Amino acid sequence: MKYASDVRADGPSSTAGEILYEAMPWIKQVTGKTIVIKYGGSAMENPELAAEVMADIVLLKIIGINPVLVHGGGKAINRVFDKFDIPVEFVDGQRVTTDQAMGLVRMVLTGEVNQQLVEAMNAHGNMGVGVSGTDAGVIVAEQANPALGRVGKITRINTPLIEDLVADDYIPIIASIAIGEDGGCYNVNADIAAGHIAAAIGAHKIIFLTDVDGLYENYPDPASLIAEMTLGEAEAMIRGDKLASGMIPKLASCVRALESGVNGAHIINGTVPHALLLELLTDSGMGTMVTGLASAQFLNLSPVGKFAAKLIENR
Ligand SMILES: Nc1ncnc2c1ncn2[C@@H]1O[C@H](COP(=O)(O)OP(=O)(O)O)[C@@H](O)[C@H]1O
Ligand SMILES: CC(=O)N[C@@H](CCC(=O)OP(=O)(O)O)C(=O)O
Repeated sequence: MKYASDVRADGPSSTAGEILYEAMPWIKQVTGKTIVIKYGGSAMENPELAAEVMADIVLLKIIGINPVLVHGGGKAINRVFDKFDIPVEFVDGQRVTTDQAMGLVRMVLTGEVNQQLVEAMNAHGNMGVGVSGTDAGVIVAEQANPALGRVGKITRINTPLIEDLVADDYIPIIASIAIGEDGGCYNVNADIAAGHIAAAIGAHKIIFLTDVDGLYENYPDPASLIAEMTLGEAEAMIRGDKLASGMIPKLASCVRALESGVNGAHIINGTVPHALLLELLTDSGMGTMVTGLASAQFLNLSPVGKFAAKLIENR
């Protein structure tokens, strides 16, 4: 026998109860929906934090959301390039990838980063399935530009493998390597891959986990962090000259997904503990939200109006 006064010294926590209660309308909104989560190499640097992110994704699955994870690993690739004295060079956010370097990119993304994420996720029930974008031709690409070497421009996404895994209650963990239209494989930017996959599988939302609090109009001026922007504003920003390397493919990918019918795109700080849960399941939205065609009309509403509009929109 144990006395309550010994084992529950602090008494019941009404705060915990309130937080769970607050989550209910958000859970209702997203349950049964597919959400593409792009996990960037920049937010993955701390293994404990990465393990927590994988646990949070399992929690989302348990409450009825269908997460599809697409990951990068740019920082891990940089480290291996440094080891082999291969220059790290990006053009508009895309890594110049020689034939020789392609083998290293594939090794790091599919052999190292992908399997680390699978192991961390599967500590919580073996739902994670590692997938290279080449498997079952999930990501198909052709050479983007000879000057970039083996960088792929995505031409097609084959959805059956991903859809089957989701239907069987697995969580696909997809590395951003593409099978070539001409054979071989290509290095594709993981942001761009995530946008294409979200569009092809008709995802409800796409969420980019990165290492900054969102998109800044004038990076890194903290006052210029953008909370919400429309598709049109995002397109104008891509055309302008203010965006630097890492954010160009991210914002372009938001635009692609939204134009294909994805409801919302979010760029959030994946180094904040439980960022995904906060974004999806609480009133405290995070980072930058780019709203799609359907949602743009709601941007001028009051917070209560927005909440109501979102509930109607997502019924
Ligand atoms: N306008 C901007 N707003 C936010 N971050 C920016 C901006 N311009 C450049 N960045 C840089 O983009 C980085 C994130 O992109 P990247 O390193 O490619 O991340 P990930 O690995 O998550 O894809 C940030 O660490 C920041 O230094
Ligand atoms: C063509 C291209 O640039 N491919 C990327 C693939 C990995 C990636 O996108 O990683 P992050 O998400 O961490 O940036 C690269 O080689 O870095």
